[in-house]
Amino acid sequence: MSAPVRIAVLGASGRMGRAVIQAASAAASVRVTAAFDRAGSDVIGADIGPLAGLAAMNLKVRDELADAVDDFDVVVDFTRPEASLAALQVCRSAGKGMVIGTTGFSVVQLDQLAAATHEIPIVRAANFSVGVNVCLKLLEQAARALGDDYDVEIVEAHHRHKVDAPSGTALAMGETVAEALGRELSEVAVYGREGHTGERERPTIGFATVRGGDVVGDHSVMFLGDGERIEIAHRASNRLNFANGAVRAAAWLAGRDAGAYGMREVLGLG
Ligand SMILES: NC(=O)C1=CN([C@@H]2O[C@H](COP(=O)(O)OP(=O)(O)OC[C@H]3O[C@@H](n4cnc5c(N)ncnc54)[C@H](OP(=O)(O)O)[C@@H]3O)[C@@H](O)[C@H]2O)C=CC1
Ligand SMILES: O=C(O)C1=N[C@H](C(=O)O)C[C@H](O)C1
Repeated sequence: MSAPVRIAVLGASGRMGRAVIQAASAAASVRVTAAFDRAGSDVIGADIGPLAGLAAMNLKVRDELADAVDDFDVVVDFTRPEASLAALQVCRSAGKGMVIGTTGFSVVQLDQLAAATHEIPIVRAANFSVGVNVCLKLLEQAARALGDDYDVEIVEAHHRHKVDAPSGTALAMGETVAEALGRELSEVAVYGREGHTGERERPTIGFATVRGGDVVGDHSVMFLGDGERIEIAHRASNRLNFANGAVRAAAWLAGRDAGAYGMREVLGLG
């Protein structure tokens, strides 16, 4: 068996950072060899084991990725876009791969990520759960089969701490459906409705966002026709399913050529 892939966890004290540490410590394919958080954070210097609810691991949270490039093979990033892009520069210079789960990137920021995939391998996914990625395949098939006669509406719900909307997953679902229907999401997306909206325009894809409590992540795509409604939904009940997917992606990514990859490639979904 090959040596475990050494991963650096960004945002180690965050909800996902802690889940990634838990998932990695249960996996033989990877080992957490470096962990980082925001400079000035209370957790700098803390052992990552207790931080993630585990026994001591004798590995301390640091604040400067650039000082640690010899200590890891792949970065696993669940933070905020500005932190992801700062890490991207370090990974480009050091020739390290990245697994990026952060959402909420602007179009300009997405272009920067895309440019970097000519130099380093990056797996980026708005959602690393196997279930959501299977839903994306189902959505593609459903949209192709149902065609233009059904109205598409996407509803997502998340915990009260989430800062971006609609969720990255909802946008990925919208993009998948739009592409299958030959539409450009940026031209047909409607983000919320209020007031006298007029009748629904046929090609639009509507998004609705719910925020509150501790909802881990619910997504539902509705195809609304005359006399029937098809709904493809996913409900996450813990974050380990995202973290396990990210760990799987990190193990898959090590040693790959530069390029833009997604969970479709990692899971072999074609
Ligand atoms: N792709 C997927 O499968 C999933 C993606 N996500 C996405 O992952 C991201 C993180 O989510 P979650 O873990 O819930 O968020 P949290 O707020 O719990 O964690 C974010 C972590 O990143 C750190 N951080 C934030 N900004 C910076 C910065 N500028 N520099 C360095 N560190 C920073 C935070 O530190 P501090 O607390 O000090 O701010 C914190 O440790 C979100 O974009 C979310 O949408 C979430 C779940 C699954
Ligand atoms: O912020 C979260 O929590 C989540 N974010 C991702 C998204 O924006 O789609 C994935 C998951 O739904 C949880």
